[in-house]
Amino acid sequence: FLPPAPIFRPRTPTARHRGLPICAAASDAPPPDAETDEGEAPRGGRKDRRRVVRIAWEKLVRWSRSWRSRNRSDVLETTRKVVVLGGGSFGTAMAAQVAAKKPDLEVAMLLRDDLVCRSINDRHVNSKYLSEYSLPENIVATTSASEALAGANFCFHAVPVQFSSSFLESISTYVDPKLPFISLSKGLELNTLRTMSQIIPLALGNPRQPFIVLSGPSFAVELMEKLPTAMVVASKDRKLASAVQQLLASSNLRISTSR
Ligand SMILES: NC(=O)C1=CN([C@@H]2O[C@H](COP(=O)(O)OP(=O)(O)OC[C@H]3O[C@@H](n4cnc5c(N)ncnc54)[C@H](O)[C@@H]3O)[C@@H](O)[C@H]2O)C=CC1
Ligand SMILES: O=C(CO)COP(=O)(O)O
Repeated sequence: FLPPAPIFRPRTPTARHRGLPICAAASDAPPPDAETDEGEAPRGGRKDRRRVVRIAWEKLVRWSRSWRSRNRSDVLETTRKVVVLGGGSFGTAMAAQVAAKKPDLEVAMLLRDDLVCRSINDRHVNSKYLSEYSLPENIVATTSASEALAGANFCFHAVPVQFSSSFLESISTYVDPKLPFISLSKGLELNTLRTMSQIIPLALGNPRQPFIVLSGPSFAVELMEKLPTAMVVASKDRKLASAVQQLLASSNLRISTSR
C-alpha cells in the first residue's frame, strides 16, 4: 500500500537534445564527444553515446531506489517509542496498528482509568473499548503523563475535541516542544470554533509544536479487523507527513500524503 516508486524512462535523444551532454553529471563515464554532430557521426559514435546515456540513467534509477528505501526504513528504525493520548476506540486501534509494525517499538497509551491500564498490561486487552480484540504485547498503558511522554518520538492525539484543550493544558509540562503531534480527533471546539490545528499549539503554549493531521474516512473496527483501509496524512511539513506515512502504512492500511 506504499505509493509506487516513480518510473524514470530514459528518453532517446531527440533533435532538441542532440549535442547536449544528457545525464552526463550522473555518470562516471566520459560525456559523448560534444563535437560530434548526428549528421556526421559514424554509426559506432551514436551507439556509444546511447550506451553512455543508458548507463548514466540506470545509475540514477539505482540511486533513486536506494534513497527511497533508505528513507522508508529509517523512520521505523529510528522510532523507539510512540505515545497515544486517549484509549478509546480510535486511540486503541491506532496503537494496535503502529505496534504491529515493529515488535520492539514501545507504544505507550496514556489513560485515565487504572483498571483499563491493568487489563492492557496484564491481559493485552482494553477492557472498555474494543475488548473483543487482543492487542500487541508491545503496548503498555499508564495513567502517568510524564511516564507516557518520556522519550517519545511521535504522539498520537485521540482525545475527543471538546476535551482536548483542558486535557492538553494539564499535561503540557511533560510535552517536548519538538514532539510531533498527530491529531486523530476531528471536529470543532464548541464556543470557540477552533480546529485541532489551533487547539494543540494554544493548549501546549507552543506555536511551533510540529503538527500533523491523520484522517479517514476510517473506523477503529476496520483497522482492528485488518480490513483494507485508506487514510490521508497532512502537514505543512512535507517530510513529517511522509514520516508518519512510513510509520503507519501497512498491507491493510494505505496512507496518502497531503499539505
Ligand atoms: N472511532 C473511530 O472509528 C474514529 C474516531 N475518530 C476520532 O477520534 C477521536 C476519538 O474518538 P474515539 O476513540 O472513537 O472516542 P471514544 O469515546 O471511544 O474515546 C475517547 C477517549 O478519550 C478519553 N477522554 C474523554 N474525555 C477525556 C478527558 N477530559 N481527558 C482525558 N481523556 C478523555 C476517554 O477516556 C476515551 O479513552 C474523535 O475525535 C473521533 O472523531 C476518527 C476516526 C475514526
Ligand atoms: O471520523 C470518524 C470516522 O472516520 C468517526 O468519528 P466519530 O467517532 O467522531 O463519529
